[in-house]
Amino acid sequence: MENQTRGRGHEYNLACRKAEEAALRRYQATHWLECFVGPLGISSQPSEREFVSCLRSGLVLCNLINKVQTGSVPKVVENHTPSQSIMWDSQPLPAYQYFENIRNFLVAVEDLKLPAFEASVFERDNIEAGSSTKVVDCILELKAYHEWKQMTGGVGCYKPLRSPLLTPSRGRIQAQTHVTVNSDSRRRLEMSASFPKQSPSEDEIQKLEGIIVKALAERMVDMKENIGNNFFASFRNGNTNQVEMFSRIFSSCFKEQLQNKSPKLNSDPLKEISCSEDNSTSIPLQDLSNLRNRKCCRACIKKGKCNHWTVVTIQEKELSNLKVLLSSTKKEFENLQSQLQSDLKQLGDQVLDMSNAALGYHKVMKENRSLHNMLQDLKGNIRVYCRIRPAFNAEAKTAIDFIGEDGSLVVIDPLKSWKEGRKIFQFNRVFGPSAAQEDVFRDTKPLVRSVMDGYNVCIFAYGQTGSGKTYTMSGPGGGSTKEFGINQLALNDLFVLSDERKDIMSYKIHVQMVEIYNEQIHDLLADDSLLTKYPFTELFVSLHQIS
Ligand SMILES: Nc1ncnc2c1ncn2[C@@H]1O[C@H](COP(=O)(O)OP(=O)(O)OP(=O)(O)O)[C@@H](O)[C@H]1O
Repeated sequence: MENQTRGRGHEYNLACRKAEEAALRRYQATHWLECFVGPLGISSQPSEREFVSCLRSGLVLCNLINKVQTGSVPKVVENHTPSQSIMWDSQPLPAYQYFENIRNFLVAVEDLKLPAFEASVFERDNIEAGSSTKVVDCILELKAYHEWKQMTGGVGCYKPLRSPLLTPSRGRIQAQTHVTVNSDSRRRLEMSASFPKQSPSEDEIQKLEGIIVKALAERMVDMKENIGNNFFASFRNGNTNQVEMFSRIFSSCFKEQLQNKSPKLNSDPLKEISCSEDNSTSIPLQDLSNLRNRKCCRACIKKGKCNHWTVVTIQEKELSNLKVLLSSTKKEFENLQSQLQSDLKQLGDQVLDMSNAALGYHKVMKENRSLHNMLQDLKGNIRVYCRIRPAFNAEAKTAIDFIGEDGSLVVIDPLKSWKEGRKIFQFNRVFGPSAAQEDVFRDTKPLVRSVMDGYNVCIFAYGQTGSGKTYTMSGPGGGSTKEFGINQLALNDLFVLSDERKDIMSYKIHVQMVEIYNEQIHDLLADDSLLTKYPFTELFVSLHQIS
């Protein structure tokens, strides 16, 4: 008996607290509505009935949401009944009116992703204790949304104040099961403010707890789509302990909340990888870095359920090994670089030495050449050589008496006396009948070489017909290389010299061969016979003009 009394007292206190809280929220909503939309025509502390009735037409709500979010309800059905809220009991509105406005309002609320309520709240028969709670919640939620919008300018994502546990899912508004509280309890709730506080009995407390838990559980069962069929059936049959069921529902709700927060948790490929030993070393570094950032993996590591930490440790070890390898390679590279630099420096020094040596060599060569040309000058710029052709058979007696080494030549006229017929000539050198072509060229060779140092040299043969000028200069026609004349030998020598000096000098050698006969000059190397006669250029020009 005593227990029963204590239980009732507890139930009573709980109901009082709830009723007080609900009233306070309702006053808040009323106050904000009057400030924001305009006078509602009700008291500042309205009863539930009064509050619901003034919103029944949906006009206030539609105006409210249009003010919060412009254009949310484009077409508001106007109420032509005066003082509708006050006349609520006496003159019920046509159903279509509140239905249209309320429905549009609820759709707009849904669009804003704010917690909504049941349209049936505004039906006359449903005005009972707790009916306005969700309407009040919705209005206060709109208030919070409006404040958030003003603060942020609507940028970002608004999070509703109400717990998701109490938020009905979209599309389930019409199908929501109503909370059924028996009339006895309801009466107590309504009268809570005026009753003096008594200590309720144990039974009363237990009974009230049972009612509240059952009501909450029913509400949650209706809200949760993911609760197993067996569990649901057993609840309906009354086989399940209510408290146990309550805790199970709560844990289920929390699970769903977690899943909502990280929807990819179940389908995360990392989760599959993490729990497999075989894949322990196959996770790429990039994934591991991502893995560190994932809450699920951190939790996993803490629990020691997966081998992520081992993988991370292995990878870190490998990374440190790679770092060591990199630093040693770097050092090696630096050593090679410095070695290469020293080699290059050495090579540069060698090149410098060589270029200095080459410069010295050229200097010496230049000196040699100048000395050579000086010697040629000293020998004389004009030199006269005499070559004696071998006597033919027809020539019985030779006229040569003596050939001196110093270039003297004694000639005898056999028809005169020895004294009168004797004549002495002086040359630079005299070549006897036995002198070869090479012997004759040996003396002229140094002069020809002076050409390569920029000196002008002229060698010409002079003598009577048949004395051997052509033989000496050009050699016998069709002769061997041994019988080459001075022209060929000189040209050969020039080419050899040009080749020797190709690194320091580039020579261009041109040859022209002309014949002067009967005071006429002929080009012996010209292809065109018309161009052989001197003056070559004039003839060429005239020919060119004719053509
Ligand atoms: N040193 C020599 N040894 C052998 N034969 C020679 C020598 N000099 C000239 N002869 C010969 O004497 C002949 C006449 O020589 P070559 O034609 O050279 O004389 P030339 O002075 O050029 O005559 P020309 O002024 O008429 O042209 C040629 O048959 C030539 O082979």
